Amino acid sequence: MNKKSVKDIDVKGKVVFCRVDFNVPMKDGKVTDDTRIRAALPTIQYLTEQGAKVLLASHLGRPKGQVVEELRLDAVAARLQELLGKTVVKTNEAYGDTVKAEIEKLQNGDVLLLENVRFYAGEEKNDAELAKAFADLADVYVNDAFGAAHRAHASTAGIAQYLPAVAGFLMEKELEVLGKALSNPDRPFTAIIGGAKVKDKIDVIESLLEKVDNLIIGGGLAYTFIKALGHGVGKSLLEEDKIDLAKSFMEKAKANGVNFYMPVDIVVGDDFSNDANTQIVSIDQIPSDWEGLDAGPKTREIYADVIKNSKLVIWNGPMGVFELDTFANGTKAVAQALAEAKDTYTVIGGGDSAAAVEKFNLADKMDHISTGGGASLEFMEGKELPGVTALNDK
Ligand SMILES: Nc1ncnc2c1ncn2[C@@H]1O[C@H](COP(=O)(O)OP(=O)(O)O)[C@@H](O)[C@H]1O
Ligand SMILES: O=C(OP(=O)(O)O)[C@H](O)COP(=O)(O)O
Repeated sequence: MNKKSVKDIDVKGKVVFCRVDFNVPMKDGKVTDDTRIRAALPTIQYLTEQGAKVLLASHLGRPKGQVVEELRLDAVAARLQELLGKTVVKTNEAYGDTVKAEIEKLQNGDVLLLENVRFYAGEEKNDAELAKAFADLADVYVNDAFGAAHRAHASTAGIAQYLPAVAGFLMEKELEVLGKALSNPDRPFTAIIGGAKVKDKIDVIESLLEKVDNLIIGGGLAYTFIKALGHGVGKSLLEEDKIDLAKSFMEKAKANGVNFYMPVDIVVGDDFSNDANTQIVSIDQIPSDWEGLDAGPKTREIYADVIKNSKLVIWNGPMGVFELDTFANGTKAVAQALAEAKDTYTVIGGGDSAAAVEKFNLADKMDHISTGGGASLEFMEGKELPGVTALNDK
């Protein structure tokens, strides 16, 4: 990597503003998967051992510039404190005089977690005033938030203009592993794209169609493609204005000689809950008042077979609503196939895909679990990551 890292600077006694991605899954006010917190520990521990005063900053969810009580970072601070085995001070703001007063009290090696940076409208606008206000708290900026590196926000990019700016260990490792896998991919190379962030992911498919041998579409994304084939999708997730694009992707796959896979059958539910009534239907038989929530058994078999015969697989986005056991089988089948594929290098991207692999106790069977979904996809697209570009060159 041509960017400076924490190892290249002296942080002893300095206040370090360290951007992390603690955008973790939560339920009933508790962190349900702490993968992203654990992934940031090497950098945090290194900084504390070096005698820095560590300010951690993160977003949680998409509060759109307003305070949303459920998106405060207190539960994250509590989990981090358990993992670090030391006190984590938590402030209710992310900059300003109250925060400065708390920083004054820190000793070398102490850790403080700032409030959700997306409570401020300036964060996502990469507002210079907010970036300066963050920079005003610290002497050095460390970006370890690979998962948010594709966002040009005040705490991921803007702040780097005002402070010495370096990468953390997680950022470095992610860029190294993903870069290596993609520079000269082993073939057959398969990409599996699912999840719910249709708008974010659909464009990535276009560039993957230039690189991969097999493309598998699943999860909430699939319904825009099912619609593009002319079928009804009932109450399933649908991005109306991407239907034509989905159609063009299927044509492009054919033209490029890419094997294109999408569900042939799905599990539909009459309710978004574990107690829903379910049916397995082919994709042209989705009842109008039901919702597609998982991949069906035939689809699972086809996907597992493609995985088995691949040398490199990147997987981003669950195949269904895996958080509900009733709709977890499609995601589980893909995770199991990846775990069993011994000669296949498996790269998992995305907070929810990583959480799914954890839930099925298969995390240690994967070669690399990226903490970034959108970020790893944009990296694989060859796009510049603003959170990386903003850092100081070596
Ligand atoms: N058919 C579906 N309908 C609605 N939501 C879905 C469907 N399939 C998957 N999801 C949801 O997608 C979410 C993950 O999407 P996304 O954020 O895009 O993935 P990742 O975090 O892995 O990048 C999960 O919460 C899952 O429940
Ligand atoms: O969870 C994240 O993205 P991901 O689900 O694509 O991995 C990152 O924290 C970025 O969040 P955002 O997509 O709200 O900017």
